[in-house]
Amino acid sequence: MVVLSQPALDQIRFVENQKPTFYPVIPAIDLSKPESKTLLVKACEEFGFFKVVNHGIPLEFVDGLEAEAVKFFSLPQHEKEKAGPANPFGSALSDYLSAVKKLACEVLESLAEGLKVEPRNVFSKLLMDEESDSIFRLNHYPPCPELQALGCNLTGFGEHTDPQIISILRSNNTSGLQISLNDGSWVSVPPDHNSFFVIVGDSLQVMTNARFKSVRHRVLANSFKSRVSMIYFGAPALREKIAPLPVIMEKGEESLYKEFTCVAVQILDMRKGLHPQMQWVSYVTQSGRLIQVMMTRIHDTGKVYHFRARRQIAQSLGQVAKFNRRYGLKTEDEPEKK
Ligand SMILES: O=C(O)CCC(=O)C(=O)O
Ligand SMILES: [Fe+2]
Repeated sequence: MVVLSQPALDQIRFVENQKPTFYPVIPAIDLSKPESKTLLVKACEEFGFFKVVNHGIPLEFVDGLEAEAVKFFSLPQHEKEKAGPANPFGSALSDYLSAVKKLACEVLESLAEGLKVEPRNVFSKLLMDEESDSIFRLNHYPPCPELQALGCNLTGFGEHTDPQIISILRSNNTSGLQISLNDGSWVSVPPDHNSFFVIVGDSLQVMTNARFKSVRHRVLANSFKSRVSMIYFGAPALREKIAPLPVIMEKGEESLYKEFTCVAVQILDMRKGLHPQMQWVSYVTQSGRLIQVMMTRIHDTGKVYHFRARRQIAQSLGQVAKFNRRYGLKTEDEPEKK
């Protein structure tokens, strides 16, 4: 299986200045309610995105790590570099990580029940695998007021889907996250201190034979405030073969995807989107190693229109084509790349 290099739509850095649309009904699912299983399935089918309340994660865990992260990002660059591969966040990180992993597994188990597939750990066992390639990432988007005068919003993190199974996202009280609806429009997701946002990843879309949608999302750095987000990406082991699950497919339903293994797709993901100022993207591997990637500055604003044109083509092809490109499948109607 060939994993193709970045499609052009992942390199967009500017987007037209648009009034932010706040989507009124991002599904908010109360995990303590018995009907949550059905609602989770519905949200994964309709949006691939929702937030969970009554998730059982103590807010001290969240606030503790967020405070550490904000402190870390405010250090001068040479100080950050000194942090090296060790985990600079100590128990704040390990407490948070075990809590969000548990939450991800609970959501996945409820989804399996909602789909009426057995065993109920059919998805969550992939995250529980000792060799699971799950990662944790801290994103920092410094404010950049001077560039807003140009009449463009700046992309903090270019549009993409998450390649893993499920992502559990938190951010400080700064807006910026947007999701794409089925009609291609972008809507802003207001931050919410009491909830966790859940994103369906590509692998879950594949395992459910596209019954669940992995949602396209991006972050606009259009704020005067700094944004810090913390995301746990629940992933299978790299050796794991991902394909539509026969137990999910109806009788006679055709598999839409070829089997693939998760060959370091998260490294491709790291390249999606640049911030005009230095942006630290950090993530912690399962073994607790902190990986830091310094993203570079925008150097060529002349590319803006070029990228816009490409985006329009890419959007008109929609997600099926994107999946085909990502997983090396052939798309019949894809126009020649300009
Ligand atoms: O920073 C955010 O809120 C989202 C970032 C994101 O989508 C990602 O890291 O995959
Ligand atoms: Fe993402």
